[in-house]
Amino acid sequence: APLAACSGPKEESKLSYIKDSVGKNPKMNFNMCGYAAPKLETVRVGFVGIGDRGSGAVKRMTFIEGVEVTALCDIRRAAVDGGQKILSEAGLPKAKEFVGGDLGFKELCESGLVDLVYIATPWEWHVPVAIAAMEGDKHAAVEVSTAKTLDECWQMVETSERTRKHCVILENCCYDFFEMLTLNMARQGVFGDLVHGEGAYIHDLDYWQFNKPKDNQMTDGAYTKMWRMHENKRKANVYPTHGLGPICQSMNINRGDKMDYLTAMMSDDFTLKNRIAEKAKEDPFFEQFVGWDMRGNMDMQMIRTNKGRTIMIQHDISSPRPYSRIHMLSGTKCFAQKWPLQHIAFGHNVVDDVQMKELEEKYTPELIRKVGEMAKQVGGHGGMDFVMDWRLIDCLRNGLPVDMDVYDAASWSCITPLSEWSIANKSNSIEVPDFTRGAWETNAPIDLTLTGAGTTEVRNLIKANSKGQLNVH
Ligand SMILES: NC(=O)c1ccc[n+]([C@@H]2O[C@H](COP(=O)([O-])OP(=O)(O)OC[C@H]3O[C@@H](n4cnc5c(N)ncnc54)[C@H](O)[C@@H]3O)[C@@H](O)[C@H]2O)c1
Repeated sequence: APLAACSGPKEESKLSYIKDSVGKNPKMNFNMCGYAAPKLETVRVGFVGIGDRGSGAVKRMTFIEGVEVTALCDIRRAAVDGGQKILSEAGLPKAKEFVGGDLGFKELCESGLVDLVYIATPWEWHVPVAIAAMEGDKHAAVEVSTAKTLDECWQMVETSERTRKHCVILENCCYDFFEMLTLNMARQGVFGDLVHGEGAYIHDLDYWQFNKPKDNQMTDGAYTKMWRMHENKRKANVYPTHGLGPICQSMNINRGDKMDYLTAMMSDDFTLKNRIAEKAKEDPFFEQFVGWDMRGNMDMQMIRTNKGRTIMIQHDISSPRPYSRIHMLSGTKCFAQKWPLQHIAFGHNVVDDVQMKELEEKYTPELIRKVGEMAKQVGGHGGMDFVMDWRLIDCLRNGLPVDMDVYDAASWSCITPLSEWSIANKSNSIEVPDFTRGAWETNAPIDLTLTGAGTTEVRNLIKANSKGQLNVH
């Protein structure tokens, strides 16, 4: 009787196919962690998906030396036209166009025109395009969250190892300024042993989710074909990587430690169904979503690592509250947290502004010293998007291992199916697959805080004005 009164799922072992596939690890073909692909003097980039996010990426790439945007692909003509406009405004040549149905990307991936396929489609197309890119002998860089299922995670890993092509997860939040500072502090031992980390994606997306898409515009702040509303049906953390990525990097996950198992929980939906009903009264377009069984507002995961650390992740895109990715790191010597109020503390002592400046002077990584100011000028979430793109291109041009490899893409993304299973099974725990198949114990930590200064310049589109400040022209 007490159990019957619970409002959560009543059947155990729902979605058993997820649990069943956790232990099925294909044999490792080649370890892509730390793998340096042959240098590319010029990186020819092809974009697939040029909506809101993809168009920003095209623009950012026009500022980076050694990049040629050679191909643009989207299912919508307006998106490709918009991409061409960005190139012509930057004084760059037109790219070859691939405008067709959903599978138009195949031709791009088979062409000899590009070295890197940059993927910013809705989630369902991420892995199909990434696989086609690697099979076509090209590196893939994939927006977040990269994969939707465990099968997709393993497909990425298997294909990257076999083809020796990078499959990079474009987790821009790893390159934000405070995240980079704390990563370097973690590398230099300032935190002592890291014990616990917290991350989140808490972002009220009401404006974007209920914005009706207009197919004839490159981007209008709406999700093409309302794709994100469709993803809202899934009772899982569908967007785990913004919070998780920076914590994993600080904890050397896949490079010295590994996520061992997780448990997840989700609230009911208290807002989405009501908002849909409200919108449907204003506009019949929204009637198609009335009565849908939506994901709950808040979901969270608790993850334990093999080295005994803990991580907590939260995800809420439908509650009226301020933005937060938390980004909290708690160690035996130091504590840092970015949201709601950014601070660093040693024991009970929260550092003051002067001490904070000293920490920044000492621990700001070379990468940020080199491109941080320019990144702020170019923009993209305050600059972090540009730091990420610049670093990716610099690694490819100099034959350096990438910071966020296929094992990161798989292990950060797999939180979606794992949380889905745990939520459906009263928060029972589930193992996190070892995508590195044991190599995590010996893989070296990424060295981006050391060698991140790189050699790639930012195009002369950015010039210093008379006051020495940088201007974007
Ligand atoms: N890292 C970040 O901060 C961040 C921010 C926003 C979005 N994103 C991610 O970027 C991706 C795109 O999101 P968005 O907001 O730009 O959505 P969007 O709807 O604005 O853009 C998606 C684009 O992909 C195109 N598309 C759809 N199917 C395609 C296919 N089969 N082949 C080629 N093109 C196709 C659409 O026509 C559209 O132009 C998502 O993965 C999202 O999670 C990341």
